[in-house]
Amino acid sequence: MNVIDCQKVNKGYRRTNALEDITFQLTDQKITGLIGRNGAGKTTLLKILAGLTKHKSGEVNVFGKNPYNNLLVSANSILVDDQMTFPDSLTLEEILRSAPAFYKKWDTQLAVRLFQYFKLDSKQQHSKLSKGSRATFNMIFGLSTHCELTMFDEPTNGMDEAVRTDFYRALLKDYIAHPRSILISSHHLSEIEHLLEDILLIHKGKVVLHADLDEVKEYAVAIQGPVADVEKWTAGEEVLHSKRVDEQKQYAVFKKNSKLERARLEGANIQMLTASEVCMYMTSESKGGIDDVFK
Ligand SMILES: Nc1ncnc2c1ncn2[C@@H]1O[C@H](COP(=O)(O)OP(=O)(O)OP(=O)(O)O)[C@@H](O)[C@H]1O
Repeated sequence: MNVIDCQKVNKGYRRTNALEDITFQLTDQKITGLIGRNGAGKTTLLKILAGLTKHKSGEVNVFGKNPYNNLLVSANSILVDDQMTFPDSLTLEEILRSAPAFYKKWDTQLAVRLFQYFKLDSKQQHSKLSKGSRATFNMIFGLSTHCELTMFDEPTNGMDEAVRTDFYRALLKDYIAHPRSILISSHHLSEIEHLLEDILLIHKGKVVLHADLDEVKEYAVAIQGPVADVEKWTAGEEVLHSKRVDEQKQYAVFKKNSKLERARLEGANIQMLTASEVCMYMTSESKGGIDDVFK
């Protein structure tokens, strides 16, 4: 069953087209990375899926329903982000105690264990937490809901490295014990690659790639060799990135194709890329890099 089904979804703000003809489906029980550069439209998309923002046109279905102001969707999904707020009249302990009333699959044991592990102060108010502690609490809350659709928007923003590592491990362990659909946007794809089954790459409000992790890694390769040879091997190909290594050598990233074997036989130095690198090059605005600014 499709947990999410988006067909030609558009969303604009006064001066920006945040999402343009977004079409994709997510089937159940997968961890999907929502990847994109700053301003790509990740937060806008997550807010639409969570029913917090209305899309302008196209069709959005979550559990077969338009999520906007839909009770079924809000009871079965959660968006964890840095905009989460809780009543100031409640302490963290009281927030966790009141959660089962809203989330039928709430896991009290998990919430308490994570809360104790991260040594949060049970008498503290949510609005008074430091940025990192707030992100940690939000993550504990989001994981413990065990919602069928759990979405995280840059969940590790503000967390220190040790907490980030613990968060990824907790997410994976809890997902294995309680499989569900998890959509996670992150600026640190290299950090979360090991968690992901699927990648949804968006750029300037459009879907550029939706594939499983191995397909993403296989999508492009890097090649290095004498300038003339690299130009020959990549002639007529979709070059995603290219840079001069030194006087004689050129480095190029291009979409994998049948010419690769010939290049290999001719002595090209072929390098596999990580999914994070493929996504970075596919959404790069310039073919070169930051070094070009300093030429
Ligand atoms: N409330 C708003 N009013 C006007 N424009 C907005 C609003 N929210 C987002 N935008 C614009 O929509 C586009 C997409 O923004 P969005 O926050 O969805 O991107 P993002 O991929 O989450 O970015 P980042 O990784 O930097 O958080 C941007 O151009 C942004 O300026």
